[in-house]
Amino acid sequence: NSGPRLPKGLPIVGARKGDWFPFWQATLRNSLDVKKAALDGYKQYPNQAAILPVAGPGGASFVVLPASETQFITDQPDSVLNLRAVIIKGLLYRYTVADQFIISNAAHQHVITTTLTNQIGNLMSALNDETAFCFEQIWGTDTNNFCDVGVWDTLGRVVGGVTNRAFVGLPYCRDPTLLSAGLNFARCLPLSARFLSFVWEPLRPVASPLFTLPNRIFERRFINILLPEIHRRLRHRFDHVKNDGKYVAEKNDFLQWSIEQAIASGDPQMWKPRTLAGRVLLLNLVSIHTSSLTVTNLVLDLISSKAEILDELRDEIVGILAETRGVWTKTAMYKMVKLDSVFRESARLNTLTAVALRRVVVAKDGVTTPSGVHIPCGNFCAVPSLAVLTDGKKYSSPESFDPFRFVDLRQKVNTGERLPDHVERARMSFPATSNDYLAFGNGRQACPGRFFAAAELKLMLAYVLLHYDFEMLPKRPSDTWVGILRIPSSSAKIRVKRRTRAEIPVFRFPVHGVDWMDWT
Ligand code: HEM
Repeated sequence: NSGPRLPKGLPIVGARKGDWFPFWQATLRNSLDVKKAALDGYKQYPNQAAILPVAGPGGASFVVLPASETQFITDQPDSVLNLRAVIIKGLLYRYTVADQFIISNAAHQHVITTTLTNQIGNLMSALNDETAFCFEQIWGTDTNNFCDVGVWDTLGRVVGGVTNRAFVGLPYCRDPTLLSAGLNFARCLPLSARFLSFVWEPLRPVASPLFTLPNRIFERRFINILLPEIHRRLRHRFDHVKNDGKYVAEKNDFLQWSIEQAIASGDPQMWKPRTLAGRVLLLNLVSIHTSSLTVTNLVLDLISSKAEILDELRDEIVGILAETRGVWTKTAMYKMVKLDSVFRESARLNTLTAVALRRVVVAKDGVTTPSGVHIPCGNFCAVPSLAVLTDGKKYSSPESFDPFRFVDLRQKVNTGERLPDHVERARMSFPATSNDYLAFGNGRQACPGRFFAAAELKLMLAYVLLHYDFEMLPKRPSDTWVGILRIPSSSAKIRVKRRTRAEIPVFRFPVHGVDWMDWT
């Protein structure tokens, strides 16, 4: 192991008695079957830290703390245990991203936590509109015949379009060149980083222009498409600001909020058009894969379960939208507890990584865990999320997809008082994090985009349930693991048929104030 010095005396998951090179042999075994390694480690070392070496995407020599110390990791500030350092190191951002300013200055996170999350209610109508547009284009509108659609590929494209509606608005979210540049950047960057990681470190600056060429091409393409729009918005912003400093923006999207944030910062570097465009691209990278994987897993879970479950979901959606006359609101979405539960359950069962709360120890003197293990600076630590999420003591029948598991659990919450009950139930909603539910991480560094992701994906699922019929699958296509990542079958296809006008409760383009029941 050429990385930082690992803590001494910890067991190595995957090493066996009689191994000549326990660390390397364990790395090989773990990398070939990371799921088994993660589950074995949890079983063998339930109350102590152990080293889990894994090669491949997302891999490292993790110091995996026992599940009982999840709260300890959750509580550490990013000056001690740092998530961004994991991503920067893992994806070799130093070489794979052109503008280092956006790497060192993560202002986009603040915009997500504050403005994007607050604007979800206002964005719903636009997101729904984009969802309808994308599915009509990608899944088609043939009401006579079932057709095959690739799940991962088509849902990924829909997620790209809908997400960018919130990031850059119309017409850019419908520009095929921009969307494919964003998607290809997200696909190529991890590969470039992977290849580059095999190059001896001192040679990386020389090798990187070649190894990162594909993602640099997509990066330039994406940024160049946005530049004229950013110049236009900046000009408008400076020309139309009132004497009291107020400005009424024409647009309500991530790009516009980033412009406002940049100007408020007073730092001209922040409003350089290339920097602003680079932030949008970086956000495409962190959001589109995770969201696409999540919705792909859920669609595969649902289509390989029972048709009655789809009907139950449809009934809930139609019933609640009837109360709001077809208008999607945050409250309406909040009431759809079955819709929420299927997402939480699928994300539980198909957790995207074998370990979670991945952090790099950045404190110079390292960190000492509650059980007394000292982890020197530079090491990776994590907790066993896959094992916890499928632990029979925490979730009954943990290996089965129980779509309404969290509806049932919510119903059991009864503390006798309304407010605590309400809070306790909200803790079981899809984006709520806890030590036993780490799909979005936990604590101060938890995914800032999770509320947006949850809303966007629920709109998408509701849309397809109401507008398409599905042929159920006899068996769920199996996943594969690469490095520590779980990947649903990329070739899985499902058969879908557009419902006829008469079969669709008219939610196609819900317009505020228009009674959907009158639309025929
Ligand atoms: C269902 C979809 C998503 C999943 C499962 C997901 C999951 C995660 C996880 C597990 C983390 C690490 C948290 C931790 O270790 O405590 C994370 C970080 C992050 N997520 Fe998400 N995420 C999703 C969607 C999104 C979206 C839509 C956005 C943006 C709007 C976003 C933005 C981020 C950012 C900025 C970070 C911090 C990483 C960084 O600094 O680059 N995520 N996400």
